[in-house]
Amino acid sequence: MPTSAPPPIEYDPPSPGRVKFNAYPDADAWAWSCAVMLAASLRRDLAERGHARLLLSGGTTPAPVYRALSKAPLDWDNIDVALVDERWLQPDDPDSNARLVRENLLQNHAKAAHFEPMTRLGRTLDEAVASANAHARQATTAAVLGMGEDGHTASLFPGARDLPRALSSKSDYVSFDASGCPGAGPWPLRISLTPLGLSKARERLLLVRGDAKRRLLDRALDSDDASVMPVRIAFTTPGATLQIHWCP
Ligand SMILES: O=C1O[C@H](COP(=O)(O)O)[C@@H](O)[C@H](O)[C@H]1O
Repeated sequence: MPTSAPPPIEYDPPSPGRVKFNAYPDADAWAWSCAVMLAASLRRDLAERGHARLLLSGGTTPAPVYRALSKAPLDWDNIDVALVDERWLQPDDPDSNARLVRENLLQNHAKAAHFEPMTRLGRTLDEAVASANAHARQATTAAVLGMGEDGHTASLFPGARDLPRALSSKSDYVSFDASGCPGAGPWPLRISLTPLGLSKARERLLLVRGDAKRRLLDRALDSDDASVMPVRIAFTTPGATLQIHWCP
């Protein structure tokens, strides 16, 4: 894989300060640049602590970044990979976020990483949440977030009854019932990272593609209500500056 990222196109977001916006001309430059940046963060934690931990989102956007990152020659034996959120599906279900991570990141060099799926045969939802919270006691190198077309991030959906509880939770992960939210598709039952869980990540990336999502992002940056635009937690939660990586 390349060792340095091409320079992103500069752009001033409407809400500067807690956000850095990086735009790339195409998906290849975007994927390789994100992979190079993630590899650098992992390498830094491996050097400083002998261990690194990566939190990954699912959905339709991040696979090219994960495939590029899988080729990074890192000490993957000492890297834990976990999920930002999961649909209440078995880990080998084709629609699970775990399957996406397995098929795209846990290949090539990254095959040696230690992966923590949230769901497991025979595990109840409460047990899965407890296990995610237990793992979350370890320091997190970077959290990779996505944004749905309804402004959700992780599995925090606008309009869901569970959203206020999740946004103010004192746990890193919660169960989340998104029944009635069209953006949750056929998987309303979820486990999600909370703002508290996100605040512990040393680095924070938001991967976004396409013009419609860029317009949505501008609306989220301008809005002041995380219950309408949950993606706002990505830059309003105390902690690391949000690095947004966008391409057409
Ligand atoms: O359901 C989910 O959606 C979001 C956004 O996905 P995308 O398909 O619009 O990229 C994703 O970040 C999250 O991990 C996933 O569970």
